[in-house]
This record gives sequence, structure tokens and C-alpha cells, in this order.
Amino acid sequence: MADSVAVEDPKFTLQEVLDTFKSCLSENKEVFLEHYVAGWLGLVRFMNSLGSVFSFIAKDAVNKIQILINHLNGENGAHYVTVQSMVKYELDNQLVDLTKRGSFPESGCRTLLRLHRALRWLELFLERLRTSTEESKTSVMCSEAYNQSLSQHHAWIIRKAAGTAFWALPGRATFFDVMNVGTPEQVVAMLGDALPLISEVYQVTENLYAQNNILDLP
Ligand SMILES: CCCCCCCC/C=C\CCCCCCCC(=O)N[C@@H](COP(=O)(O)O)[C@H](O)/C=C/CCCCCCCCCCCCC
Repeated sequence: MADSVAVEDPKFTLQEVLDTFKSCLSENKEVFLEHYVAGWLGLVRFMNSLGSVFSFIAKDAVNKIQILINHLNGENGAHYVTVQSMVKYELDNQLVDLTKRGSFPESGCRTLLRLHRALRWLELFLERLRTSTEESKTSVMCSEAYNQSLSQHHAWIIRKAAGTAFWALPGRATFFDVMNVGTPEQVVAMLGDALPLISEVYQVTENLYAQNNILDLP
């Protein structure tokens, strides 16, 4: 895994990003952390291509991605190959702040949980895009997905900043163009192909965190 995060790459296509998420899951439903991180890196690159209004969001996401890369590349990296092994290692070795912020603010469990919650937003947003019409507004689809997911975990000021940024989103046609996938029909087909796997990655992680009672890490 690259040591640091490069997020400027105008050549990528969203297909590559979604394919990366699709490769997250092993046959026995383990989530490979390296692919999970790579998927988020691709999404941040995509978001950066939409303009600097999202930079405060990208900065936070990149910080969290970098924390996970540091774990992957660190001396205990062998324990971070999958989300499942990461959770077991950190909980078995008391490396997670369970009830209040303390000695482990950059635990993999806490950091991944923030991106996991954002993955739920992505799932909801992509489904809205997939079923949208020419009259649909990306800002409305984005904020509806946000209000149904991430917003409940954010302070008021963050919710206001995010809501303002959503209005800067390009229209559906431009959004589809920037995705660099092809015609709207091809975009819809790609989303229909990718969404079930993104949903499965989300659900596997959600079940893992619920079984370990770590869905509310501070
Ligand atoms: C086909 C189109 C694909 C869409 C591509 C979308 C690309 C989105 C890329 C990244 C998504 C954003 C990831 C946001 C991670 C936020 C993690 C988080 O919740 N952080 C907060 C809590 O962390 P701690 O403070 O506890 O460490 C943090 O406080 C938040 C800071 C920044 C604001 C987060 C707002 C999130 C908005 C999500 C919608 C993104 C809209 C992108 C529009 C394309």
C-alpha cells in the first residue's frame, strides 16, 4: 500500500472506483482493508474533480484514509489485512477507546467506523442516482441520502457546511459526464452492477461492528 495519499488524478473513471469496492469482499465475506481504502481514495479523487467546495470533506476523508494506510503499513500490519482481523486484534489488545476519547483516537476500528457510516451515505446516494430522471437534482439526492445516514452523527455546524456544499454539486447530466462512464444508460447499468456489492460490504461491516458492540465508538 502506498505510504501516502495522492488524490489528484483526472484520468480515472468511476468504474475503476466501484470495481475496487467490488474486490473488497473475499469468498468467505471478509473485507480486505487495502481494497476498502483504495475504493475511498478513488471516491475522494472523484469528489476533488467536482471542485474545491468539497475540500473540507476530502481533507477529513483523506486524514482517515491515511490513518488506515499507516496501520496497514505499520509493524502490526499483518493484523490489518481484513476489517475482521483488525477488529479482533484491536479489541483483544485493548487498542480501542470504547466509551470516551482516550489513548487511541486513531484506532483502526474508530477510523473505519467513520468511513463505514459514509459508505451508507454513498449507498443511498448511488441508489437515488440509479433511479433518477433527467429532472432529478443531484443536490436533493445528495442531501436526502445525507439526512438519512451521516447527518445523525455530525454536529450542527458540520451539517450546515455539508448542506451548503451540496448546492454546489453539478446537475445530473454534468455529474454523469464527470463519472466518465458513458451514456446515462451505461451509468445506470454500472450503478446497478456495483451497488449490490457496495451494499454487501456495508452490511458485512455493520454486522461485524454490531456483534462486537462497537457501532458507537467515541
Ligand atoms: C457516482 C457518484 C459517486 C459519488 C462520489 C462521492 C464521492 C464522495 C467522497 C467521499 C465521501 C465523503 C466521505 C466523508 C467522510 C466523513 C467522515 C466523518 O463523518 N467525519 C466526521 C467525524 O469524524 P471525527 O470528527 O469523529 O473524527 C467529521 O467530523 C466530518 C468532517 C467533514 C464533513 C463531512 C461531511 C460528509 C458529507 C458526505 C457527503 C459527501 C458529498 C460529496 C458530493 C460528491
